Parts: sequence; structure tokens; C-alpha cells
Amino acid sequence: MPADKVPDTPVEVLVDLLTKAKEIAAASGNVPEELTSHVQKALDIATGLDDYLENMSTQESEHLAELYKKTVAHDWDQVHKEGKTKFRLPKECITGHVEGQTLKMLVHMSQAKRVLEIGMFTGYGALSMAEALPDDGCLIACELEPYLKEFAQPIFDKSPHGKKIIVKTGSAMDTLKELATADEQFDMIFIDADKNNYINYYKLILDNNLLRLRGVMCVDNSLFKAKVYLKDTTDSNGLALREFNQFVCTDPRVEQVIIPVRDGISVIRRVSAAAECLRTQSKITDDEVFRGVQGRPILDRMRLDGKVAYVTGAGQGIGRAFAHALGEAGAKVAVVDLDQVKAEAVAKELFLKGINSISITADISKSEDVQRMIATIVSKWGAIHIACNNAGINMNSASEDTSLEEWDQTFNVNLRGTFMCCQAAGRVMLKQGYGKIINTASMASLIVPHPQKQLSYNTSKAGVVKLTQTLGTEWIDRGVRVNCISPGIVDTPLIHSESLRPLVQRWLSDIPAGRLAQVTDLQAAVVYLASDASDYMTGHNLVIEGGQSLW
Ligand SMILES: C[S@@+](CC[C@H](N)C(=O)[O-])C[C@H]1O[C@@H](n2cnc3c(N)ncnc32)[C@H](O)[C@@H]1O
Repeated sequence: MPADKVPDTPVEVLVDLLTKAKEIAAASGNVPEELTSHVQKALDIATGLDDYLENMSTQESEHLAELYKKTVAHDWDQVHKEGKTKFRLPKECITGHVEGQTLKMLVHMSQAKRVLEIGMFTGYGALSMAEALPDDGCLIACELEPYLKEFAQPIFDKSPHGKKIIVKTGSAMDTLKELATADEQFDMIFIDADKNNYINYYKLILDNNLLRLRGVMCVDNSLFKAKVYLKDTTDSNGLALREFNQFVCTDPRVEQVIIPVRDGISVIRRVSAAAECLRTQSKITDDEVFRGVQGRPILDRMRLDGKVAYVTGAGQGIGRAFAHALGEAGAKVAVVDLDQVKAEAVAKELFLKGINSISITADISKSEDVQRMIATIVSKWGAIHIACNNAGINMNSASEDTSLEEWDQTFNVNLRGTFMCCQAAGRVMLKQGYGKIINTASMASLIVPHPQKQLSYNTSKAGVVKLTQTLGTEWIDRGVRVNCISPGIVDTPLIHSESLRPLVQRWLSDIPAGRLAQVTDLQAAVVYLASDASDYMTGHNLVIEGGQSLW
């Protein structure tokens, strides 16, 4: 710590005191060597801590580094003297690298999309958090001093994340009231402004639901240079923070922990709605609708954590999109395809996203391949919870010309193959007493798509629906649900070929949605059907075709 620096955190206070103690010991001459050595050791520990945290935290981005440099180089006293800021702002206000990284990590961990910051200063914390937000995320930063918005904006404009930040200048309390009136809600709120108002910000936030249920609130300076726990504190900010910590700690609406990073960061989360009702003795119907099934809100009920899934035909197109969706929702995924290279490539994609996956090469029209596929998955992961039977082929011919070869080939993959997969996976699932089978049928099971001629395809897919209905009703009382998804015409590279272009124009005029399906349009459906949220659904044909079958 530079000699002229005022200690700003408990560790810096310790360093300051130990340095003074060491100087006194050195001047006094008759201090036992052991004591001097202990003081030196304590000083080394305290001095090294912040530097070590700094060095071991992931490097800040170039824009944050620029913002930091610009902030510490600025003459804030001069700016104040010139009347450009209402208050004298010490450059030490800035959160800086380690705290910025902590905030960024919390945004990532809470998967926040909307963040509110109270007290922006030059925007270091704001930009750190914005870097962790998704592209459509938003951070509203409240700042009293309009000068600071002007100061930060050029760097926000340079950063690819700056567009997520909206600065609202003026009193934070006024902004909070406006946000509350507009029923705004945030996933994460960071309080870092005038200390004596912390308690008022906190109360306004909780009383108006500005922090959504399961949201996280972070509060800076909650150790306030150790003054919150030192008995002789008279400093008004220290006392305000002490009162604030005490209030939050006994507030039944929340849980909190203070992390001793820099000057202390409180991490506060809202606890369950049920606890809130007990506290306020509100009259509620305390059932699964209110608490969520097994205490899980609806989106969590669609998670597939710990589940084992396979997807056939997953080397490309719809199957690949299904494999990604199931993996993103938490399942381990076996990527099955006839084409080994494609199966391996998709399994690799999943692995890179942190999804446990394997690739299996199998031709689902061959019984031995289907048995091997099931045996491989069971021996690797011990179960099969989700079977996505998606592989299929499509051949075109006028019915009067359709060969038995085309008919047999189509049926061997689309219907016989799907049946074999259902049966083999079903046997495992019936033993487990649990399973979700999702077959890929087609809108062609409902309508006769035209002008292309595809009798065997249409008929085989109608068979997949009947297969699904029959198995779905036969197995549900033993815990196995069987449903299918019927996509409309899916946009694949093949469709854009010269020869198919006129057909695409024709199809588009038949689709109320005015566009072809993207594979991503089908992903939520497979996750829903694979999850416990759809447990009462069986034998269903979930049609996703932009309304085409209704025209
Ligand atoms: C400690 S600094 C914030 C540091 C900032 N969070 C960062 O990441 O660097 C406190 C900021 O709060 C602002 N502030 C103080 N009182 C305020 C109020 N009543 N309303 C809005 N902002 C306020 C100050 O102007 C100052 O910029």
C-alpha cells in the first residue's frame, strides 16, 4: 500500500497498524526478536493477500483496464472545484478488478438477465457485470452525478457489452421509486452508493418486489473498514452499515453472508415465498401450485439434470438440435447416427459445452445395431430415461411408380426401426419404472403435403403416430410415457438447392407462419416431453408446423 494512501478495507487497516507497530518496535530497540518476527509475519500475510487475489483472478478485459486507468488518472478534486460534480469523489470509490470479477461471477452464477446497480461511479462494476450478461441482458445503473455518465459512456460505447447498460442520472431513490411504479424486476441488484441510505434502498427493493424471487442482492462496503464490528466506532457510515447488517441478518425474507473481499460484499438472496407467507401470516393455499411441485418452479421442472438420453439421427438437422437441447437441459446424451463422423462431431460439440456425451454408430433398421446401442448406453450410464427416436428417411415418387424397394426401405427405417428402438428402450424403462420416449413423426401424418409425392414417407409417419398412441397407452401405468413430435417443413441446406427452390415458394404460401420451421423451433418441445412437467401426457402427437396443417 502506498504510504500516502488512506486504508480503505479491513486488510488495509491491518497493514497500516502492523506497519506502525513494526516501526515502533524498530525504534524502541529492546523488543524481543520473536515479537518482531511475529509482527513481520502478520504483515507479510496481510500485505500479500490483496495482491495475491488480484494476481489469481482472471485478467480484466481491455475496456475495464482502460476504464480503471482513466479513473485513477483523473483529477477528481479539480473536477469538483470546477463545479462539475456535486460531491468530491475519491478515485478509491472504484470497485476494481477483484470486486468486479466477483460481481461478474455472481451474474454468471445467478444467470441474471436484468441487473440494477445503485451507485455507478465511473462504471467499472457496471461494465464488469454487463460482460457477464447475455446479449439481450440489461443493466440499469443509477448515478447521482451526470458528469460520471459522460465520463463512462465513451468506454461503454467501445465495449461490445456497453450497449446493455442504461445509466439513469439523479437520486437513486427517485429512480428506484420510478422502477417500482413501473413494476420492474431484477435478477441481481448491487447497492454501492450513499451508505446511510442503504437500509432505505434495501427496504424499498424488498417491499416492492424489485428483486425477483430467487434473485440476488449484493451490497458493497458491508465491513466498512472493520468499523461495523469495532466497539469504539463513531463514524456515521460505519454505524449505518452496522445497523444495516444487523437488520438484514434478522430479516426473515432473506438469507445473507458477508464475503470479506476488499471492504466486504454482502450476498443476500430472497428465501421462499412460503417463508414470506408464514412471516406475514398471509392467507394462502399452501399447495404444489403455490410452492411448485417438489418445491421447484415451472422452468426448473423442465430441467433434465442426471437424466440419460439418446437421440438417433443426431448427426445433423433436427436430431442434432434435440441432442443439444436435451444436453443443455442437463441430460447426458448418446449421439446416435449411421454416419460415425457426424455422430462424433456432434458428441464433441456437446462435450465442448460441458455436456457429458458419447457417440454411437448404429443403423436403426438393424436389430443387432439397436440392441448394441441400448446395451452400450446402459453399460456406460446404467439407465436410459429419455429415448429420442428421430432417425428417418424420405424418398419421393408418384404412387403409381413407388417401388416395393422404396416402400420397404422407408418402412424399415421410419416405422420398423422406430418400433425396434421403442421396444428395446422400453424394456429398460419398464424395468426402471420410468421413461420418456419421444418419436419424431411428421406433419405428413396429418395432411398430405404437396406438391411432392411421398406415399411411403407419409404412410410410415402415420404409422409412427399410431405406434406412439398404442405404446403410450400400454406403458403409462408402468411409468413409461410415449409421445411424438410432428414437425412441419424444416429449413435445411438441402431445401435451398436450385431444384427445390420453386417448391419452397409453394410451401411458403401454405404456411400461416409465413416461414419454414427452424430446427431450433422444435427444441423446447423435446425438452418438455422429456421432462417430468409432461408426465400426464402420453400417446400425444405434438404438431409444430407454423399452422400449415390447419390451412
Ligand atoms: C462507491 S461509488 C460506486 C462505485 C461503483 N459501483 C463502481 O463499480 O466503481 C458510489 C457512487 O454512488 C453515487 N451516489 C451517491 N449517492 C447517490 C444517490 N443518492 N443516488 C445516486 N447515486 C449516488 C456517487 O456519486 C458515486 O459515484
